[in-house]
Amino acid sequence: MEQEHKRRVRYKGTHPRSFQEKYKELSPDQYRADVEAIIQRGKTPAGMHIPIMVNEILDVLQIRPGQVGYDATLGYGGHTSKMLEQLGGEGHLYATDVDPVESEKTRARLESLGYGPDILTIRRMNFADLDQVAPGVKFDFVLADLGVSSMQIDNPDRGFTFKYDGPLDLRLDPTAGVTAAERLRELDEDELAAMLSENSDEPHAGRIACAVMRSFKRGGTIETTKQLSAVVEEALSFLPADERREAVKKSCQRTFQALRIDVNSEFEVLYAFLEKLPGVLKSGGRAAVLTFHSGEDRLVKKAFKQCRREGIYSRVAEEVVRPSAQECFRNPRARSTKLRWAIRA
Ligand SMILES: C[S@@+](CC[C@H](N)C(=O)[O-])C[C@H]1O[C@@H](n2cnc3c(N)ncnc32)[C@H](O)[C@@H]1O
Repeated sequence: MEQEHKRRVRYKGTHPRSFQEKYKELSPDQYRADVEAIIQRGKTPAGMHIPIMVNEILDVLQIRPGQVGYDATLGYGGHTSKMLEQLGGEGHLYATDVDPVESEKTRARLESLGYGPDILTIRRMNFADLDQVAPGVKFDFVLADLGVSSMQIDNPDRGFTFKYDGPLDLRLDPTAGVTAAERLRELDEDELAAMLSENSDEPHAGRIACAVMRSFKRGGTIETTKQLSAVVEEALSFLPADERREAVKKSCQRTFQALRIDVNSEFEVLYAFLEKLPGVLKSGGRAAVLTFHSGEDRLVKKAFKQCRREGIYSRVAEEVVRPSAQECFRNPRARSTKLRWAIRA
């Protein structure tokens, strides 16, 4: 029987358009030089995450061989592998992530680098349960690099970005909880407006909430990232044309962020993490937290300062530490990062 001729998937050479077409970036081990060239151009290759403020974090944590640590947010394992290097083969590192898809890939990658269960324990857990990660063990150092990884943001199937069309999901763990699309259908107008303003300080929260409800009343659906960004655009149609484009982009960023915070209960889990943190640190143990928006930073700052006043921490960051201009140039995703640290009394 004659074989049906299948055309090859069209691939735009140096400018692949969709995430799936970026097969070189998605196989960095095979295409090392191409991936390096993308990083040099200040971009994050698809399927990868560039760790932020590595040197500043290592300065704070002062990791020594033989110590026991905890990386609350494994992600691509960039910080994890740097911390493992500091351990020099002695001691142990625990790491958690809620994302089943990416953490399995990271486990395999780190194992291929020689970091097996003898030195690294990876658990699929929420960092809100940090007291259950290694019961009975107290840590010399703890790192939390909050938020989402580049792999999660860039994959349109996860629905974290309005730049590409995809399902409006936004769950860090796509096997649990409700999607952002379901959440939008559950909320009434006032609740949605309050959520946008509390989670992201969205200045047009009321108008966006009103436009979402209007769209539902007209029988419209908001199931995809592009459908939601179209509604945000409609809500801001009152703005003068020359201001609109930038304003829509910013409001979309804040709206997606607010929804992500909501569906993943990000403030609640961060609060639980900060409350339990002193209880899992050894005396003299060090903690570092990277945040990416003012809501997160406010919580960390308040918790660290209060524990300092109560004598639970002997020292905390008086001022927030920011990435260098050089790092922000090399990796624009570092721009909004703030680092805070604390040392257990
Ligand atoms: C910014 S990335 C971490 C990147 C990582 N430091 C690296 O160098 O590759 C944040 C990661 O934390 C995970 N995460 C976010 N909230 C979490 C939570 N409450 N518990 C566990 N993991 C969480 C996300 O799934 C994501 O993989």
